[in-house]
Amino acid sequence: MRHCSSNLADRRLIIVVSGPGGVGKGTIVDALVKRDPGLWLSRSWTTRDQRPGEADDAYVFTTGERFEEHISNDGFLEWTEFLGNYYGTPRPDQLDDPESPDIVLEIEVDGAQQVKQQYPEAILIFVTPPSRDEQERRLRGRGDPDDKVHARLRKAEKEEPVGRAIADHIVINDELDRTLDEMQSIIAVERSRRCGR
Ligand SMILES: Nc1ncnc2c1ncn2[C@@H]1O[C@H](COP(=O)(O)OP(=O)(O)OP(=O)(O)O)[C@@H](O)[C@H]1O
Repeated sequence: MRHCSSNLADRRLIIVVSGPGGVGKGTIVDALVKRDPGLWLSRSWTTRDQRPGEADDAYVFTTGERFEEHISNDGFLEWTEFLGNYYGTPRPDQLDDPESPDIVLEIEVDGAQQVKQQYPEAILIFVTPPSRDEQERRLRGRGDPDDKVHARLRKAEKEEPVGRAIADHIVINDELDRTLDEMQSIIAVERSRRCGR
């Protein structure tokens, strides 16, 4: 459910892409911003080390000190600590500038809930796999170790009902090109009924 208030007129859309691990969120958002110059992908911050071969722009890689300073300045929409490292979504700049591209955030279900609390007008797209077996194949296909595959599948069972309940749109990521077409149609509809227009 979306809410609009009069002072939100002309705001940029905040599009939150959420879903279980390995469903294809990262793949989808990277392809979406390439297809549509009117979208801007907000990079999450992390204090974990960059993995060998990982793209420089996969995250904003930063230090614990800088991350904590940003927390004190209320610079994150949501952040979490996991296995000794911080991960966070920076608060978007220039939210009221209609000339700037719409914002795409890729976040876990917990974080998506927090964003929705702060920005009820955010559009939450929950992405699900065609089946748990296919999710497992994707996790293994990208090289996740056995224990991580099982942990992500267990987490997915818990997240799925929450993600579906808070979602404005639910998209099954079966065939990537079809998924991207569906996401673009959703964004087109949301743009046409943007708050205040
Ligand atoms: N529609 C699809 N069909 C087949 N494979 C896909 C599809 N979408 C993504 N994949 C593959 O699934 C794997 C997981 O994708 P990706 O890393 O984008 O998932 P994610 O949801 O961002 O995961 P995480 O939350 O753990 O970062 C990748 O190897 C990717 O190439």
